[in-house]
Amino acid sequence: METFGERLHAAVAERGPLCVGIDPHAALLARWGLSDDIAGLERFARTVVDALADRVAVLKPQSAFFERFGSRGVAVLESTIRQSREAGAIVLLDVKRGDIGSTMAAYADAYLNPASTLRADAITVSPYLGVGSLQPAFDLAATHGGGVFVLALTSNPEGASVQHAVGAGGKTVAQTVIDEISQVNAGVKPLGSLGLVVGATIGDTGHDLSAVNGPLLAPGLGAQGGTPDDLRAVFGESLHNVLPSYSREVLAAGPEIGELRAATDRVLAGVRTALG
Ligand SMILES: O=c1ccn([C@@H]2O[C@H](COP(=O)(O)O)[C@@H](O)[C@H]2O)c(=O)[nH]1
Repeated sequence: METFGERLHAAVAERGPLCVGIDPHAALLARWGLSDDIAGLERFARTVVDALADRVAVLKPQSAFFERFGSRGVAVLESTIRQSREAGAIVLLDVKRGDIGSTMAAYADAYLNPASTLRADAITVSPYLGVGSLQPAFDLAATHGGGVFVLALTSNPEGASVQHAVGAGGKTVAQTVIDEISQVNAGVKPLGSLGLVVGATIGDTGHDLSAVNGPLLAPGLGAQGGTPDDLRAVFGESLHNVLPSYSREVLAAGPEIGELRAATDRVLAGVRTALG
């Protein structure tokens, strides 16, 4: 069985270093001329899948925008994940789960067990109950070739008040998360299956990402103000492992499939230049 790190490495080599988010904001539904209901949600998600799933390395549905519509929204999320994977995209479900270990095991089953209708290739998780509480997700991901992306330095301005706090050992909370994930990925080739989320908006914070040996998801580009030129300051020598992520910047180009593809080509060209 291929690991998630191997699959992601191959997908990026073939399709380029880009993740596009599927974030059906109410404002985007309106901009696309769609109703803010289950029919609008379904049309929006299906259009993005038809436009991009056969060409973008990673698609990242944002669970919140589907959950907003209750069980029928979750059903649309299920079909979005399935259709995206069938068309060849790696699906990273942005669901930011985190709980005590025994409950985390149930979340892991929901999103990383092949028996689940919500099964994705990878999920985002929050480490603020301790990185160790996420072990059930790490274990299930490893068993089934899945990946897990742990929030480390998020793109929102509020994140630093918690993530830059210095603990008893003199390290920041974020550096502790970074170091624990680095240990798991150590020595894995071509890339470990545990990733980190590090926002493109945060600037040079002095955190050391050099030992992560896993994918570094970089949201915050486009709508939140981050640009490809910001990536070097944030990631330094770890640029080669960065997976830039855009949602609204690309989605605002819809609903025409050709326009969505053109916007994707444009942002991909920009990040390729920045990543070198
Ligand atoms: O630190 C983080 C972690 C996750 N996100 C998510 O990424 C997208 C960003 O959307 P844009 O439209 O490109 O701003 C969204 O789903 C966030 O929840 C993040 O922005 N920052």
